[in-house]
Amino acid sequence: MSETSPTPATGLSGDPVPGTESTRVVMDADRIARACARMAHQILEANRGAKDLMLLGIPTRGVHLAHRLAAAMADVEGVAIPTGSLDITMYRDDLRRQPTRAVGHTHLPGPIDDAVVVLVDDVLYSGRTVRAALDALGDIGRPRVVRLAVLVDRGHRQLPIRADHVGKNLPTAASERVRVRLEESDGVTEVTISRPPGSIAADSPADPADFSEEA
Ligand SMILES: O=P(O)(O)OC[C@H]1O[C@H](OP(=O)(O)OP(=O)(O)O)[C@H](O)[C@@H]1O
Ligand SMILES: O=c1cc[nH]c(=O)[nH]1
Repeated sequence: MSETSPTPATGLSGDPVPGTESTRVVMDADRIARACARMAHQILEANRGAKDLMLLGIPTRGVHLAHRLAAAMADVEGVAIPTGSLDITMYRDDLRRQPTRAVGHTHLPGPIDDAVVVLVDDVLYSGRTVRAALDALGDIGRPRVVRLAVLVDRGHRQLPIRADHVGKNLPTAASERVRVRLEESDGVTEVTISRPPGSIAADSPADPADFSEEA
């Protein structure tokens, strides 16, 4: 597919209808599969194999992505990589503002002490979810190393957090919204970017160094 497939609400002229959200697909299922395969190789290379690796996905879509990465890594290494989930709900820093969140599920496939834990999430934005994940992990044990793999890094960090493995660096405006949908939870696999009515496209990223192009 082309990099971007514009799918805005359009009038008869083909121009976006004023006052409507414009959405385009930035990754389709094939691109997402290729990004996962590439990240799986990178994780194995960085770790010099599968030894001590554990993948922990952040619910919801991070868990599905962790299983996709594990499957791709099993294809390469011929071994099952322990894969689980890490709920971060009670560690969020906006709990007081939004106290009514459903608590997710933590499943550890083994002891995390001395493991090389790879946290997996779908989108990296402010970094607050990952900060919460690190706090959650710290209450469980002491991994030897913690790394971060995300499908999309859209920039605009509010904390000093960087991903080790990125499927796609996607420059965005702060007003835009990136949505990852996966077959496992959404019935379709794609990444879209939506621009609210009246806003302009990608404004200046918070940290231009975040946007070295991956693929
Ligand atoms: O870097 P951050 O600013 O923390 O944003 C990234 C997080 O935002 C989304 O989760 P969200 O809390 O929107 O819930 P969801 O997983 O239900 O979509 C996404 O799944 C990431 O976990
Ligand atoms: O655009 C965004 C920002 C945070 N989390 C998302 O999933 N998308």
